[in-house]
Amino acid sequence: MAAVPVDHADVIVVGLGPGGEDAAGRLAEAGLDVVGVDDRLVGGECPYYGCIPSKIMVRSAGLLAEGRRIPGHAGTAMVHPDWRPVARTVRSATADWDDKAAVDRLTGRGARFVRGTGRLTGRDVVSVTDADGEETEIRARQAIVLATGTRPAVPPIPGLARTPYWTNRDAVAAEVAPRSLVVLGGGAIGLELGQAFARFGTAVTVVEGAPRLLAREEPEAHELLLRSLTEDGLGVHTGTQAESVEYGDHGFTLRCARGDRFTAERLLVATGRRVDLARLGVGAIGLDQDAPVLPVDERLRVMPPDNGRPGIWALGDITGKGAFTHMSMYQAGIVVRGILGEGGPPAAYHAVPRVTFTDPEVGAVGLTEEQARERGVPVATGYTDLADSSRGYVHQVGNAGFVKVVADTRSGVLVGATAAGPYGGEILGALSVAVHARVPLAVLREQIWAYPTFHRAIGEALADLAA
Ligand SMILES: Cc1cc2nc3c(=O)[nH]c(=O)nc-3n(C[C@H](O)[C@H](O)[C@H](O)COP(=O)(O)OP(=O)(O)OC[C@H]3O[C@@H](n4cnc5c(N)ncnc54)[C@H](O)[C@@H]3O)c2cc1C
Ligand SMILES: NC(=O)c1ccc[n+]([C@@H]2O[C@H](COP(=O)([O-])OP(=O)(O)OC[C@H]3O[C@@H](n4cnc5c(N)ncnc54)[C@H](O)[C@@H]3O)[C@@H](O)[C@H]2O)c1
Repeated sequence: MAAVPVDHADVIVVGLGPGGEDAAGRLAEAGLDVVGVDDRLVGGECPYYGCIPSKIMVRSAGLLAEGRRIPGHAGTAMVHPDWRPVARTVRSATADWDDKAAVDRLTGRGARFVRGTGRLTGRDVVSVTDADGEETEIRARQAIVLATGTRPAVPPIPGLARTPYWTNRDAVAAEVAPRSLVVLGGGAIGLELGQAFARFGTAVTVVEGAPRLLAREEPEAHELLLRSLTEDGLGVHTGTQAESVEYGDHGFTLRCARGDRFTAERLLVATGRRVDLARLGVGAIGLDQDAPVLPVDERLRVMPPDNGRPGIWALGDITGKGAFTHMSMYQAGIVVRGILGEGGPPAAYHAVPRVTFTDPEVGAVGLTEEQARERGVPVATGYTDLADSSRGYVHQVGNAGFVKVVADTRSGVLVGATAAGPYGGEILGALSVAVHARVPLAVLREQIWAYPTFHRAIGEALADLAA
Protein backbone atom coordinates (compact mmCIF):
# COMPACT_ATOMS: atom_id res chain seq x y z
CA MET A 1 0.00 0.00 0.00
CA ALA A 2 1.40 3.42 -0.99
CA ALA A 3 2.28 5.72 1.89
CA VAL A 4 -0.12 8.64 2.48
CA PRO A 5 1.54 11.89 1.35
CA VAL A 6 2.32 14.21 4.23
CA ASP A 7 2.26 18.02 4.07
CA HIS A 8 3.02 20.59 6.76
CA ALA A 9 1.63 24.05 7.49
CA ASP A 10 1.69 26.59 10.30
CA VAL A 11 -2.11 26.74 10.30
CA ILE A 12 -4.78 24.47 8.81
CA VAL A 13 -8.26 25.95 8.38
CA VAL A 14 -10.93 23.29 7.77
CA GLY A 15 -14.04 24.84 6.22
CA LEU A 16 -13.83 28.04 4.21
CA GLY A 17 -17.17 29.72 4.80
CA PRO A 18 -17.20 33.46 5.53
CA GLY A 19 -15.22 33.15 8.78
CA GLY A 20 -12.88 30.35 7.75
CA GLU A 21 -11.92 32.10 4.52
CA ASP A 22 -11.36 35.39 6.32
CA ALA A 23 -9.25 33.77 9.05
CA ALA A 24 -7.15 31.88 6.49
CA GLY A 25 -6.58 35.02 4.43
CA ARG A 26 -5.66 37.20 7.39
CA LEU A 27 -3.28 34.65 8.88
CA ALA A 28 -1.59 34.20 5.50
CA GLU A 29 -1.26 37.99 5.13
CA ALA A 30 0.40 37.99 8.56
CA GLY A 31 3.13 35.76 7.09
CA LEU A 32 2.03 32.30 8.27
CA ASP A 33 2.00 29.26 6.00
CA VAL A 34 -1.74 28.55 5.88
CA VAL A 35 -3.59 25.70 4.20
CA GLY A 36 -7.34 26.15 3.73
CA VAL A 37 -9.42 23.01 3.16
CA ASP A 38 -12.96 22.90 1.81
CA ASP A 39 -14.88 20.08 0.20
CA ARG A 40 -17.44 22.28 -1.57
CA LEU A 41 -17.16 25.95 -2.44
CA VAL A 42 -14.79 28.53 -0.97
CA GLY A 43 -17.03 31.16 0.61
CA GLY A 44 -19.37 28.58 2.17
CA GLU A 45 -23.14 28.60 2.52
CA CYS A 46 -23.67 32.36 2.55
CA PRO A 47 -22.68 33.42 -0.99
CA TYR A 48 -23.84 30.29 -2.83
CA TYR A 49 -26.87 28.91 -0.98
CA GLY A 50 -27.68 31.36 1.80
CA CYS A 51 -27.59 35.10 2.45
CA ILE A 52 -26.80 36.38 -1.03
CA PRO A 53 -29.11 34.34 -3.29
CA SER A 54 -31.94 34.51 -0.75
CA LYS A 55 -31.62 38.28 -0.44
CA ILE A 56 -31.62 38.63 -4.23
CA MET A 57 -34.93 36.75 -4.21
CA VAL A 58 -36.24 38.90 -1.34
CA ARG A 59 -35.26 42.13 -3.12
CA SER A 60 -36.96 41.10 -6.36
CA ALA A 61 -40.08 40.04 -4.46
CA GLY A 62 -40.04 43.38 -2.63
CA LEU A 63 -40.09 45.25 -5.95
CA LEU A 64 -43.22 43.33 -6.93
CA ALA A 65 -44.84 44.11 -3.59
CA GLU A 66 -44.10 47.82 -3.94
CA GLY A 67 -45.54 47.78 -7.45
CA ARG A 68 -48.73 46.21 -6.12
CA ARG A 69 -48.97 48.97 -3.51
CA ILE A 70 -49.23 51.71 -6.15
CA PRO A 71 -53.03 51.62 -6.69
CA GLY A 72 -54.76 54.10 -4.40
CA HIS A 73 -51.49 55.86 -3.62
CA ALA A 74 -49.71 56.77 -6.82
CA GLY A 75 -51.73 55.76 -9.87
CA THR A 76 -52.12 52.40 -11.51
CA ALA A 77 -49.71 49.55 -12.05
CA MET A 78 -49.90 46.17 -13.66
CA VAL A 79 -47.41 43.78 -12.08
CA HIS A 80 -46.47 40.65 -14.01
CA PRO A 81 -43.98 38.56 -12.05
CA ASP A 82 -41.24 36.84 -14.00
CA TRP A 83 -38.84 34.56 -12.14
CA ARG A 84 -36.32 34.38 -14.98
CA PRO A 85 -34.41 37.59 -14.07
CA VAL A 86 -34.21 36.37 -10.47
CA ALA A 87 -32.74 33.03 -11.51
CA ARG A 88 -30.35 34.90 -13.82
CA THR A 89 -29.15 37.26 -11.08
CA VAL A 90 -28.67 34.38 -8.65
CA ARG A 91 -26.69 32.44 -11.26
CA SER A 92 -24.54 35.48 -11.92
CA ALA A 93 -23.98 36.23 -8.21
CA THR A 94 -22.90 32.65 -7.58
CA ALA A 95 -20.97 32.44 -10.88
CA ASP A 96 -23.15 29.38 -11.53
CA TRP A 97 -21.98 27.91 -8.22
CA ASP A 98 -18.34 28.15 -9.23
CA ASP A 99 -15.82 29.37 -6.67
CA LYS A 100 -12.88 30.15 -8.96
CA ALA A 101 -12.96 33.85 -8.00
CA ALA A 102 -13.07 32.96 -4.30
CA VAL A 103 -10.18 30.51 -4.61
CA ASP A 104 -8.16 33.18 -6.42
CA ARG A 105 -9.09 35.70 -3.71
CA LEU A 106 -7.85 33.33 -1.01
CA THR A 107 -4.65 32.26 -2.73
CA GLY A 108 -4.06 35.91 -3.70
CA ARG A 109 -3.81 36.63 0.02
CA GLY A 110 -1.06 34.02 0.29
CA ALA A 111 -2.92 30.95 1.59
CA ARG A 112 -2.75 27.55 -0.06
CA PHE A 113 -5.99 25.78 -0.94
CA VAL A 114 -6.82 22.08 -0.91
CA ARG A 115 -10.22 20.85 -2.05
CA GLY A 116 -11.34 17.85 -0.05
CA THR A 117 -12.97 16.66 3.15
CA GLY A 118 -10.92 17.41 6.23
CA ARG A 119 -10.96 15.07 9.23
CA LEU A 120 -8.99 15.36 12.44
CA THR A 121 -6.92 12.23 12.97
CA GLY A 122 -4.89 13.57 15.86
CA ARG A 123 -4.19 16.62 17.94
CA ASP A 124 -2.10 18.22 15.16
CA VAL A 125 -3.15 16.26 12.06
CA VAL A 126 -5.87 16.79 9.48
CA SER A 127 -6.41 14.09 6.92
CA VAL A 128 -7.87 15.41 3.66
CA THR A 129 -9.70 13.14 1.22
CA ASP A 130 -10.29 14.50 -2.27
CA ALA A 131 -13.12 13.70 -4.70
CA ASP A 132 -11.15 10.72 -6.07
CA GLY A 133 -10.73 9.26 -2.60
CA GLU A 134 -7.04 10.20 -2.46
CA GLU A 135 -5.87 11.03 1.05
CA THR A 136 -3.24 13.54 2.20
CA GLU A 137 -2.16 14.12 5.75
CA ILE A 138 -1.44 17.70 6.81
CA ARG A 139 0.43 18.37 10.05
CA ALA A 140 -0.06 21.71 11.80
CA ARG A 141 2.88 23.43 13.45
CA GLN A 142 0.91 26.17 15.19
CA ALA A 143 -2.89 25.92 14.94
CA ILE A 144 -5.91 24.17 13.50
CA VAL A 145 -9.10 26.16 12.90
CA LEU A 146 -12.39 24.26 12.56
CA ALA A 147 -15.03 26.21 10.63
CA THR A 148 -17.15 23.60 8.90
CA GLY A 149 -20.53 25.26 9.45
CA THR A 150 -23.84 23.45 9.26
CA ARG A 151 -26.03 21.61 6.82
CA PRO A 152 -29.83 21.49 6.67
CA ALA A 153 -31.37 19.44 9.49
CA VAL A 154 -34.02 17.11 8.09
CA PRO A 155 -36.55 15.82 10.64
CA PRO A 156 -37.29 12.07 10.77
CA ILE A 157 -40.84 12.40 9.44
CA PRO A 158 -42.01 9.06 8.03
CA GLY A 159 -41.75 9.06 4.22
CA LEU A 160 -39.81 12.34 3.95
CA ALA A 161 -36.37 10.88 3.23
CA ARG A 162 -37.68 9.03 0.15
CA THR A 163 -39.04 12.20 -1.49
CA PRO A 164 -37.28 14.81 -3.68
CA TYR A 165 -37.82 17.54 -1.08
CA TRP A 166 -36.01 20.87 -1.35
CA THR A 167 -33.66 22.43 1.14
CA ASN A 168 -32.39 25.99 0.85
CA ARG A 169 -29.76 24.71 -1.59
CA ASP A 170 -32.40 23.64 -4.12
CA ALA A 171 -34.73 26.59 -3.49
CA VAL A 172 -32.15 29.25 -4.29
CA ALA A 173 -31.28 27.45 -7.53
CA ALA A 174 -34.90 27.30 -8.73
CA GLU A 175 -35.18 28.08 -12.45
CA VAL A 176 -38.94 28.58 -12.16
CA ALA A 177 -41.16 29.52 -9.25
CA PRO A 178 -43.21 26.42 -8.40
CA ARG A 179 -47.00 26.58 -8.69
CA SER A 180 -47.33 25.59 -5.07
CA LEU A 181 -44.98 25.09 -2.15
CA VAL A 182 -45.31 23.72 1.37
CA VAL A 183 -42.65 25.19 3.63
CA LEU A 184 -41.85 23.06 6.65
CA GLY A 185 -40.46 25.40 9.34
CA GLY A 186 -41.43 28.99 10.08
CA GLY A 187 -37.95 30.27 10.88
CA ALA A 188 -35.79 32.72 8.96
CA ILE A 189 -35.20 30.50 5.92
CA GLY A 190 -38.79 29.32 5.55
CA LEU A 191 -40.29 32.78 5.89
CA GLU A 192 -37.84 34.69 3.70
CA LEU A 193 -38.00 32.16 0.87
CA GLY A 194 -41.71 31.40 1.35
CA GLN A 195 -42.73 35.05 1.13
CA ALA A 196 -40.46 35.64 -1.87
CA PHE A 197 -41.97 32.74 -3.82
CA ALA A 198 -45.51 33.77 -2.82
CA ARG A 199 -44.94 37.23 -4.30
CA PHE A 200 -44.02 35.54 -7.59
CA GLY A 201 -47.34 33.72 -7.63
CA THR A 202 -46.51 30.47 -5.84
CA ALA A 203 -49.29 29.24 -3.52
CA VAL A 204 -47.30 28.92 -0.28
CA THR A 205 -48.30 27.14 2.92
CA VAL A 206 -46.04 27.43 5.97
CA VAL A 207 -46.24 24.60 8.52
CA GLU A 208 -44.48 25.38 11.80
CA GLY A 209 -44.33 22.96 14.70
CA ALA A 210 -43.84 25.58 17.43
CA PRO A 211 -46.70 27.84 18.52
CA ARG A 212 -45.05 30.91 16.94
CA LEU A 213 -43.23 31.97 13.78
CA LEU A 214 -39.65 33.12 14.50
CA ALA A 215 -40.06 31.30 17.79
CA ARG A 216 -36.89 32.74 19.38
CA GLU A 217 -37.97 36.35 18.77
CA GLU A 218 -40.56 38.54 20.52
CA PRO A 219 -44.18 37.28 20.30
CA GLU A 220 -45.09 40.66 18.76
CA ALA A 221 -42.88 39.73 15.78
CA HIS A 222 -44.93 36.55 15.30
CA GLU A 223 -48.20 38.52 15.42
CA LEU A 224 -46.90 41.04 12.91
CA LEU A 225 -45.59 38.42 10.48
CA LEU A 226 -48.72 36.31 10.78
CA ARG A 227 -50.79 39.33 9.65
CA SER A 228 -48.37 40.40 6.91
CA LEU A 229 -47.78 36.94 5.45
CA THR A 230 -51.51 36.21 5.48
CA GLU A 231 -52.11 39.47 3.60
CA ASP A 232 -49.51 38.29 1.08
CA GLY A 233 -51.62 35.17 0.53
CA LEU A 234 -49.52 32.63 2.44
CA GLY A 235 -51.32 30.00 4.49
CA VAL A 236 -49.68 29.89 7.93
CA HIS A 237 -50.20 26.98 10.33
CA THR A 238 -48.36 27.14 13.64
CA GLY A 239 -48.36 24.48 16.36
CA THR A 240 -48.78 21.91 13.59
CA GLN A 241 -46.81 18.67 13.72
CA ALA A 242 -46.13 16.84 10.46
CA GLU A 243 -46.77 13.10 10.75
CA SER A 244 -45.98 11.78 7.27
CA VAL A 245 -44.94 12.85 3.78
CA GLU A 246 -45.85 11.23 0.48
CA TYR A 247 -44.74 12.06 -3.04
CA GLY A 248 -46.45 11.03 -6.26
CA ASP A 249 -47.84 12.27 -9.55
CA HIS A 250 -49.61 15.13 -7.81
CA GLY A 251 -46.57 16.30 -5.89
CA PHE A 252 -46.16 16.26 -2.12
CA THR A 253 -48.75 15.49 0.52
CA LEU A 254 -47.95 16.44 4.09
CA ARG A 255 -50.21 14.88 6.70
CA CYS A 256 -50.25 16.51 10.09
CA ALA A 257 -51.66 15.86 13.53
CA ARG A 258 -55.33 16.91 13.96
CA GLY A 259 -56.01 15.67 10.40
CA ASP A 260 -54.56 18.65 8.51
CA ARG A 261 -53.36 17.69 5.03
CA PHE A 262 -51.36 19.96 2.71
CA THR A 263 -50.45 19.26 -0.91
CA ALA A 264 -48.04 21.10 -3.17
CA GLU A 265 -45.79 20.74 -6.18
CA ARG A 266 -42.72 21.31 -3.98
CA LEU A 267 -41.80 20.85 -0.34
CA LEU A 268 -39.12 23.05 1.24
CA VAL A 269 -37.62 21.67 4.44
CA ALA A 270 -36.39 24.62 6.50
CA THR A 271 -36.36 23.13 9.98
CA GLY A 272 -33.00 24.34 11.25
CA ARG A 273 -29.41 23.25 10.82
CA ARG A 274 -27.09 20.58 12.19
CA VAL A 275 -23.36 20.27 12.62
CA ASP A 276 -21.52 17.10 11.61
CA LEU A 277 -18.79 16.58 14.19
CA ALA A 278 -18.40 12.87 13.39
CA ARG A 279 -17.39 13.71 9.81
CA LEU A 280 -14.92 16.24 11.19
CA GLY A 281 -13.39 13.51 13.33
CA VAL A 282 -13.52 15.31 16.67
CA GLY A 283 -13.58 11.92 18.40
CA ALA A 284 -9.87 11.71 17.56
CA ILE A 285 -9.19 14.52 20.03
CA GLY A 286 -11.46 13.08 22.70
CA LEU A 287 -14.58 15.16 22.02
CA ASP A 288 -18.18 14.01 21.73
CA GLN A 289 -18.86 13.60 18.01
CA ASP A 290 -22.64 13.57 18.60
CA ALA A 291 -22.74 16.92 20.43
CA PRO A 292 -25.06 19.58 18.93
CA VAL A 293 -22.23 22.16 18.76
CA LEU A 294 -18.47 22.28 19.23
CA PRO A 295 -17.74 23.68 22.71
CA VAL A 296 -15.33 26.64 22.74
CA ASP A 297 -14.02 28.96 25.43
CA GLU A 298 -14.35 32.76 25.35
CA ARG A 299 -11.40 32.95 22.93
CA LEU A 300 -12.91 30.35 20.61
CA ARG A 301 -10.40 27.69 21.69
CA VAL A 302 -11.48 24.08 21.54
CA MET A 303 -8.07 23.21 23.01
CA PRO A 304 -5.39 25.77 23.84
CA PRO A 305 -1.83 25.22 22.62
CA ASP A 306 -0.14 22.80 24.97
CA ASN A 307 3.52 21.93 25.43
CA GLY A 308 4.48 22.71 21.86
CA ARG A 309 1.33 21.06 20.49
CA PRO A 310 -0.81 23.34 18.30
CA GLY A 311 -3.98 24.91 19.62
CA ILE A 312 -7.34 24.04 18.09
CA TRP A 313 -9.80 26.86 17.49
CA ALA A 314 -13.35 26.90 16.09
CA LEU A 315 -15.57 29.60 14.64
CA GLY A 316 -18.87 30.17 12.90
CA ASP A 317 -22.09 28.12 12.96
CA ILE A 318 -20.27 25.14 14.40
CA THR A 319 -19.82 26.96 17.73
CA GLY A 320 -23.57 27.44 18.24
CA LYS A 321 -23.31 31.10 19.21
CA GLY A 322 -25.63 32.30 16.44
CA ALA A 323 -25.78 30.98 12.89
CA PHE A 324 -25.05 34.24 11.11
CA THR A 325 -22.38 35.38 8.70
CA HIS A 326 -21.57 38.37 10.91
CA MET A 327 -21.02 35.99 13.86
CA SER A 328 -18.64 33.87 11.83
CA MET A 329 -16.69 36.97 10.75
CA TYR A 330 -16.65 38.40 14.30
CA GLN A 331 -15.32 35.14 15.70
CA ALA A 332 -12.73 34.94 12.91
CA GLY A 333 -11.25 38.20 14.19
CA ILE A 334 -10.86 36.76 17.70
CA VAL A 335 -9.36 33.51 16.37
CA VAL A 336 -6.84 35.40 14.22
CA ARG A 337 -5.78 37.56 17.16
CA GLY A 338 -5.49 34.46 19.34
CA ILE A 339 -3.29 32.59 16.88
CA LEU A 340 -1.10 35.65 16.31
CA GLY A 341 -0.85 36.15 20.09
CA GLU A 342 -2.28 39.65 19.86
CA GLY A 343 -4.65 39.43 22.83
CA GLY A 344 -7.61 41.79 22.65
CA PRO A 345 -11.03 41.35 24.21
CA PRO A 346 -12.63 37.88 24.44
CA ALA A 347 -15.88 37.10 22.65
CA ALA A 348 -18.97 38.83 24.03
CA TYR A 349 -22.45 37.77 23.01
CA HIS A 350 -24.67 40.21 24.88
CA ALA A 351 -25.53 42.20 21.74
CA VAL A 352 -25.90 39.67 18.92
CA PRO A 353 -27.87 41.35 16.12
CA ARG A 354 -30.01 39.41 13.67
CA VAL A 355 -32.33 40.46 10.87
CA THR A 356 -34.96 38.34 9.19
CA PHE A 357 -35.47 39.83 5.74
CA THR A 358 -39.18 39.32 5.45
CA ASP A 359 -41.42 42.28 4.66
CA PRO A 360 -41.78 43.67 7.28
CA GLU A 361 -38.15 43.04 8.28
CA VAL A 362 -37.60 41.83 11.81
CA GLY A 363 -34.38 43.16 13.33
CA ALA A 364 -33.47 42.18 16.88
CA VAL A 365 -30.50 42.48 19.21
CA GLY A 366 -29.66 41.03 22.61
CA LEU A 367 -32.34 39.44 24.77
CA THR A 368 -36.07 39.22 24.21
CA GLU A 369 -38.31 40.12 27.14
CA GLU A 370 -38.85 36.43 27.95
CA GLN A 371 -35.13 35.61 27.77
CA ALA A 372 -34.31 38.54 30.06
CA ARG A 373 -36.92 37.43 32.61
CA GLU A 374 -35.62 33.84 32.50
CA ARG A 375 -32.19 35.19 33.44
CA GLY A 376 -33.61 37.02 36.43
CA VAL A 377 -33.15 40.48 34.95
CA PRO A 378 -35.52 43.04 36.50
CA VAL A 379 -37.28 43.94 33.26
CA ALA A 380 -39.19 46.92 31.96
CA THR A 381 -40.37 47.11 28.35
CA GLY A 382 -41.35 49.93 26.03
CA TYR A 383 -43.35 49.46 22.83
CA THR A 384 -44.60 51.61 19.99
CA ASP A 385 -46.34 50.88 16.68
CA LEU A 386 -44.66 52.32 13.58
CA ALA A 387 -48.07 52.98 12.02
CA ASP A 388 -48.74 55.49 14.81
CA SER A 389 -45.58 57.50 14.05
CA SER A 390 -45.46 60.48 11.70
CA ARG A 391 -43.32 58.48 9.29
CA GLY A 392 -45.75 55.59 9.48
CA TYR A 393 -48.58 57.98 8.65
CA VAL A 394 -46.87 59.43 5.57
CA HIS A 395 -45.62 56.00 4.46
CA GLN A 396 -49.19 54.62 4.51
CA VAL A 397 -49.40 51.25 2.79
CA GLY A 398 -46.75 48.81 4.04
CA ASN A 399 -46.16 50.71 7.27
CA ALA A 400 -46.79 47.84 9.70
CA GLY A 401 -44.13 47.39 12.36
CA PHE A 402 -43.04 48.21 15.87
CA VAL A 403 -40.12 49.01 18.11
CA LYS A 404 -39.85 47.17 21.41
CA VAL A 405 -37.11 47.81 23.95
CA VAL A 406 -36.21 45.60 26.90
CA ALA A 407 -34.46 47.37 29.78
CA ASP A 408 -32.67 46.15 32.88
CA THR A 409 -34.12 48.50 35.50
CA ARG A 410 -31.31 47.74 37.95
CA SER A 411 -28.44 48.78 35.69
CA GLY A 412 -30.47 51.29 33.67
CA VAL A 413 -29.50 50.01 30.22
CA LEU A 414 -31.19 48.23 27.34
CA VAL A 415 -30.48 44.49 27.23
CA GLY A 416 -32.49 43.83 24.10
CA ALA A 417 -34.60 45.41 21.40
CA THR A 418 -36.61 44.60 18.30
CA ALA A 419 -37.18 46.88 15.32
CA ALA A 420 -39.72 45.35 12.96
CA GLY A 421 -41.15 47.08 9.91
CA PRO A 422 -39.94 48.76 6.73
CA TYR A 423 -36.12 48.95 7.03
CA GLY A 424 -36.38 47.16 10.41
CA GLY A 425 -32.84 45.85 9.95
CA GLU A 426 -31.52 49.38 9.35
CA ILE A 427 -33.38 50.88 12.33
CA LEU A 428 -31.79 48.13 14.38
CA GLY A 429 -28.37 49.79 13.95
CA ALA A 430 -29.05 52.42 16.60
CA LEU A 431 -30.47 49.85 19.02
CA SER A 432 -27.46 47.56 18.47
CA VAL A 433 -25.12 50.38 19.53
CA ALA A 434 -27.23 51.02 22.63
CA VAL A 435 -27.21 47.37 23.73
CA HIS A 436 -23.59 46.72 22.73
CA ALA A 437 -22.14 49.81 24.43
CA ARG A 438 -24.58 49.62 27.37
CA VAL A 439 -25.54 53.25 26.78
CA PRO A 440 -27.35 54.50 29.94
CA LEU A 441 -31.10 54.98 29.44
CA ALA A 442 -30.70 58.53 30.75
CA VAL A 443 -28.32 59.28 27.86
CA LEU A 444 -30.55 57.60 25.27
CA ARG A 445 -33.53 59.63 26.47
CA GLU A 446 -31.59 62.86 25.82
CA GLN A 447 -30.97 61.84 22.20
CA ILE A 448 -32.50 63.87 19.36
CA TRP A 449 -34.16 61.51 16.84
CA ALA A 450 -34.57 63.00 13.34
CA TYR A 451 -38.13 63.78 12.19
CA PRO A 452 -39.93 62.10 10.46
CA THR A 453 -37.88 58.90 10.38
CA PHE A 454 -38.88 55.39 11.31
CA HIS A 455 -35.99 55.27 13.77
CA ARG A 456 -37.58 58.14 15.68
CA ALA A 457 -39.94 55.45 17.00
CA ILE A 458 -37.04 54.36 19.23
CA GLY A 459 -37.59 57.60 21.17
CA GLU A 460 -41.29 56.72 21.50
CA ALA A 461 -40.49 53.22 22.76
CA LEU A 462 -38.08 54.69 25.31
CA ALA A 463 -40.77 57.15 26.44
CA ASP A 464 -43.18 54.22 26.84
CA LEU A 465 -40.56 52.48 28.99
CA ALA A 466 -40.74 55.31 31.48
CA ALA A 467 -44.54 55.45 31.46
C1 LIG B 1 -30.97 30.38 3.09
C2 LIG B 1 -30.04 31.01 4.09
C3 LIG B 1 -30.05 32.39 4.24
C4 LIG B 1 -29.18 32.99 5.14
N1 LIG B 1 -29.22 34.34 5.28
C5 LIG B 1 -28.38 34.94 6.14
C6 LIG B 1 -28.37 36.35 6.27
O1 LIG B 1 -29.12 37.07 5.60
N2 LIG B 1 -27.52 36.91 7.15
C7 LIG B 1 -26.67 36.15 7.92
O2 LIG B 1 -25.91 36.71 8.71
N3 LIG B 1 -26.66 34.80 7.81
C8 LIG B 1 -27.49 34.19 6.94
N4 LIG B 1 -27.45 32.82 6.82
C9 LIG B 1 -26.53 32.05 7.67
C10 LIG B 1 -25.11 32.05 7.09
O3 LIG B 1 -25.12 31.57 5.77
C11 LIG B 1 -24.22 31.18 7.96
O4 LIG B 1 -24.33 31.59 9.31
C12 LIG B 1 -22.77 31.28 7.53
O5 LIG B 1 -22.58 30.89 6.21
C13 LIG B 1 -21.93 30.39 8.45
O6 LIG B 1 -20.61 30.52 8.14
P1 LIG B 1 -19.54 29.45 8.63
O7 LIG B 1 -18.23 30.16 8.51
O8 LIG B 1 -19.89 28.86 9.92
O9 LIG B 1 -19.56 28.28 7.58
P2 LIG B 1 -20.38 27.87 6.30
O10 LIG B 1 -20.79 29.02 5.48
O11 LIG B 1 -21.42 26.90 6.70
O12 LIG B 1 -19.24 27.12 5.47
C14 LIG B 1 -18.62 25.97 5.95
C15 LIG B 1 -17.77 25.39 4.84
O13 LIG B 1 -17.11 24.23 5.35
C16 LIG B 1 -17.15 23.21 4.36
N5 LIG B 1 -17.01 21.92 5.07
C17 LIG B 1 -17.87 21.34 5.90
N6 LIG B 1 -17.34 20.21 6.41
C18 LIG B 1 -16.12 20.10 5.88
C19 LIG B 1 -15.06 19.17 6.03
N7 LIG B 1 -15.15 18.13 6.87
N8 LIG B 1 -13.93 19.35 5.31
C20 LIG B 1 -13.81 20.41 4.47
N9 LIG B 1 -14.75 21.33 4.31
C21 LIG B 1 -15.89 21.18 5.02
C22 LIG B 1 -18.48 23.40 3.67
O14 LIG B 1 -18.50 22.83 2.40
C23 LIG B 1 -18.57 24.92 3.63
O15 LIG B 1 -17.98 25.44 2.44
C24 LIG B 1 -28.29 32.19 5.91
C25 LIG B 1 -28.27 30.80 5.75
C26 LIG B 1 -29.13 30.20 4.85
C27 LIG B 1 -29.07 28.71 4.69
N1 LIG C 1 -31.61 36.67 7.70
C1 LIG C 1 -30.79 35.86 8.35
O1 LIG C 1 -29.89 36.26 9.09
C2 LIG C 1 -30.94 34.40 8.15
C3 LIG C 1 -31.74 33.90 7.13
C4 LIG C 1 -31.86 32.53 7.01
C5 LIG C 1 -31.18 31.70 7.86
N2 LIG C 1 -30.41 32.22 8.84
C6 LIG C 1 -29.71 31.35 9.81
O2 LIG C 1 -29.90 29.99 9.46
C7 LIG C 1 -30.48 29.30 10.55
C8 LIG C 1 -31.35 28.21 10.05
O3 LIG C 1 -32.58 28.72 9.51
P1 LIG C 1 -33.90 27.88 9.62
O4 LIG C 1 -35.02 28.76 9.26
O5 LIG C 1 -33.72 26.57 8.95
O6 LIG C 1 -33.91 27.49 11.17
P2 LIG C 1 -34.62 28.11 12.44
O7 LIG C 1 -34.11 27.35 13.59
O8 LIG C 1 -34.50 29.58 12.45
O9 LIG C 1 -36.16 27.76 12.20
C9 LIG C 1 -36.56 26.43 11.99
C10 LIG C 1 -38.00 26.32 12.39
O10 LIG C 1 -38.46 25.03 12.03
C11 LIG C 1 -39.29 24.57 13.06
N3 LIG C 1 -39.31 23.11 13.01
C12 LIG C 1 -38.33 22.24 13.36
N4 LIG C 1 -38.72 20.96 13.14
C13 LIG C 1 -39.97 21.03 12.62
C14 LIG C 1 -40.91 20.07 12.17
N5 LIG C 1 -40.62 18.77 12.20
N6 LIG C 1 -42.10 20.49 11.71
C15 LIG C 1 -42.40 21.82 11.66
N7 LIG C 1 -41.55 22.78 12.07
C16 LIG C 1 -40.35 22.40 12.54
C17 LIG C 1 -38.70 25.11 14.34
O11 LIG C 1 -39.66 25.17 15.36
C18 LIG C 1 -38.23 26.48 13.89
O12 LIG C 1 -39.19 27.47 14.10
C19 LIG C 1 -31.24 30.40 11.30
O13 LIG C 1 -31.45 30.05 12.64
C20 LIG C 1 -30.32 31.57 11.17
O14 LIG C 1 -29.35 31.52 12.18
C21 LIG C 1 -30.28 33.55 9.00
